[in-house]
Amino acid sequence: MTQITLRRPDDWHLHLRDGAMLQAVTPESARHFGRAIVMPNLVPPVVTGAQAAAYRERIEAAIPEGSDFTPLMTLYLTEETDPADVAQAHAEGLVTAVKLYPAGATTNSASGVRDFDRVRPVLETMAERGIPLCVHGEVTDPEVDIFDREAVFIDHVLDPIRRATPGLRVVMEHITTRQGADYARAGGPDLGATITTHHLVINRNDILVGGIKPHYYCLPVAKREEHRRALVAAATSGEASFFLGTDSAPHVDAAKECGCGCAGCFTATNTLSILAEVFEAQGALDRLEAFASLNGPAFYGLAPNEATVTLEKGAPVTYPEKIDCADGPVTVFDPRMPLHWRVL
Ligand SMILES: NC(=O)N[C@@H](CC(=O)O)C(=O)O
Ligand SMILES: [Zn+2]
Ligand SMILES: [Zn+2]
Repeated sequence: MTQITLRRPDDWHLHLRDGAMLQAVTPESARHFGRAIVMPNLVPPVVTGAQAAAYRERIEAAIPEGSDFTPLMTLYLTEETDPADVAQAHAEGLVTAVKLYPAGATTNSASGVRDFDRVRPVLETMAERGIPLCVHGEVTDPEVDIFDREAVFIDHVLDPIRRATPGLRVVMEHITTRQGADYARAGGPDLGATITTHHLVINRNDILVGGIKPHYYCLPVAKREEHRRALVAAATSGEASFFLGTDSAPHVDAAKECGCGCAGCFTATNTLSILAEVFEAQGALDRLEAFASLNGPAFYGLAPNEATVTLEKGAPVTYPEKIDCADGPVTVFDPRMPLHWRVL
């Protein structure tokens, strides 16, 4: 096979940031993707419907002329979030989902949730109205090893929340473990999981062997090779539980290549070529469309995109090593393998 055509993919977990970074990275996603769930972890975070409306306007102004890329907005859940504001923002079509960050778990999560009982009324409203909760699934307990934080979160936080809130629709964002994939698979139609591009490619050795590689550091941190393989099996299975959320998370190089580097891999630019390579290696190119273009809309109750994209196999694809941002360069994720599938 030298060409494949799929429904235009969507990105169900994306960081577009704000200001100069928003201007720099929005065209990178708009080039290939139809829609994206835009993460609300700005400083300050996007907490209210009014803030989401203002942020959407700033994103729309950064979308290149002629592109029909559509940002789908999220609200950042805090212990002060008003259930009525969430319900109204969703009813107006302004907000697609609500994002739960355990306080301190990741980039810009300081305003996240400490006491999960305090967000119970919001979660109940969301369950009644079918508003999905997107979850960064890691505990922050300093006693828990960073490589175990996802698995512990599933048992100690996520499963109890789901049992206490029947009907709550949950997306486990950026799963990184076999336990995450198994739990998502067993969760039925109210549970989904996004898988990033980079977690299909790197394991923890890629971060640490032969010198520390800040551009492979993201959260949840990449795990052992057996977990990467479990993620590849899940993504390439075609199962409805799994869909693409790149978690493309740009930081300027100065913020990554330093004594306390930020977490996040920037993959918007070359994601589709990488995914085609990964799926082809599994003999699963025919299931790329399910993962990138069909399963996500089905979970969110949306139609797949009408438009298509075609990828063609040939000489290795070139892409920039860095993209320019007025705040400084941003390194594009290096999959450390030649990519042969070019998006036409
Ligand atoms: N994934 C990351 O490593 N970083 C994300 C935050 C997140 O998605 O947890 C970011 O905003 O930079
Ligand atoms: Zn996260
Ligand atoms: Zn993210």
